[in-house]
Amino acid sequence: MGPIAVFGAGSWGTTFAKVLADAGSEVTLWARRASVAESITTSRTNPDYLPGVELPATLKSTSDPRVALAGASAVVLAVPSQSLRHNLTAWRGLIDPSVTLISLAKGVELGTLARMSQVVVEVLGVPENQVAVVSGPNLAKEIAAEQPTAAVIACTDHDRAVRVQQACTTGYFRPYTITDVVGAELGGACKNVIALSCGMAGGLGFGDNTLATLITRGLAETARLGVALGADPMTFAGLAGLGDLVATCSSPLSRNRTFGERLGRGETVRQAQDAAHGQVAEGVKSCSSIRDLAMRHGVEMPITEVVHRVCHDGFDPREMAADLIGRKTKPER
Ligand SMILES: NC(=O)c1ccc[n+]([C@@H]2O[C@H](COP(=O)([O-])OP(=O)(O)OC[C@H]3O[C@@H](n4cnc5c(N)ncnc54)[C@H](O)[C@@H]3O)[C@@H](O)[C@H]2O)c1
Ligand SMILES: O=P(O)(O)OC[C@H](O)CO
Repeated sequence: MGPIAVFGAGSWGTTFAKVLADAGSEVTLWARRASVAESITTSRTNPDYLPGVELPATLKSTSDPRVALAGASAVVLAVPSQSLRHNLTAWRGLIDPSVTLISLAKGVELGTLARMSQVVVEVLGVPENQVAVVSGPNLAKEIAAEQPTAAVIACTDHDRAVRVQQACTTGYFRPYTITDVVGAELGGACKNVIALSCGMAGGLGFGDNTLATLITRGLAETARLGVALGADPMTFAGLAGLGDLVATCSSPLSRNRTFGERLGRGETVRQAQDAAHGQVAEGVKSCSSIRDLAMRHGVEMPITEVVHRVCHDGFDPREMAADLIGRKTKPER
């Protein structure tokens, strides 16, 4: 794979750019703010998002999309889900129609209920086999510290997935390939919502049984939605399903879990948002689009429903347990 442009210099965009550069790829990282690009170029740091992490000397950075895209054979999209369409529309005329598009975002678009790869296909007019998705238990700060982890590269074109895999394999980052893009994207989007519920449970003082119950039943409702949308159920037992769910629901590094914890401790959505300092907790918006997607397909997602009500309808997290536990009893499957 030739030069790679990474769009979005937040926690994950910067970290994934480092992974690609460490794997030997030629990488240019586009930052929205010129000061961030300047800092990466001159001091090899991104103090706003990855304080204390030294970035590779080979990593270039710019705030000019044309410079980032010059000669690029692949474009990595690392902006928040709800702004992807807007950003892509602005960059559309600049992106070579033959490049590989690599989506890092974990969300479902509000209103259209589109997955991120569907937004890419729609806005850029490229075939779906040109879009790859990276997902898995990938907390940016741990990977930036070169702690070992695995991920999946999902693309309906297996050979393209292998090329992306080769471009990002390092001594600390081990990507596997799969062809189930639907499953990879839904696993990544839904686990943010389940992590909010786990955070709320933690904030309310509940322990590990509650955590494990939410993780397991969260996986069940995610898989139910996935199967309804054509995903391979086995994807949810893999890195983009269980792997990401466990990491996000358990880690204090997760923005979604932390956000939920604040709500569980009694903070308002506004207070939790202010405390996030502009860092995106995707589940706060995706809980609504995923709930709508589930309703459209007649799929029951009770945890997602409750998270939506807490985040958007003023429902008190203290009522969450009674609401979920008090539902009509039924078989596990
Ligand atoms: N941080 C992680 O550990 C991690 C891991 C895997 C996947 N992800 C996913 O990657 C995506 C990006 O997450 P992140 O952690 O880098 O987020 P972040 O909040 O750290 O950074 C977001 C980046 O996008 C930019 N941005 C924000 N709004 C924008 C807009 N309207 N237009 C253009 N740029 C905008 C910000 O300036 C910033 O550079 C999310 O979908 C997230 O779920 C994150
Ligand atoms: O910090 P979060 O909650 O956005 O989660 C980060 C990653 O998606 C974990 O894989």
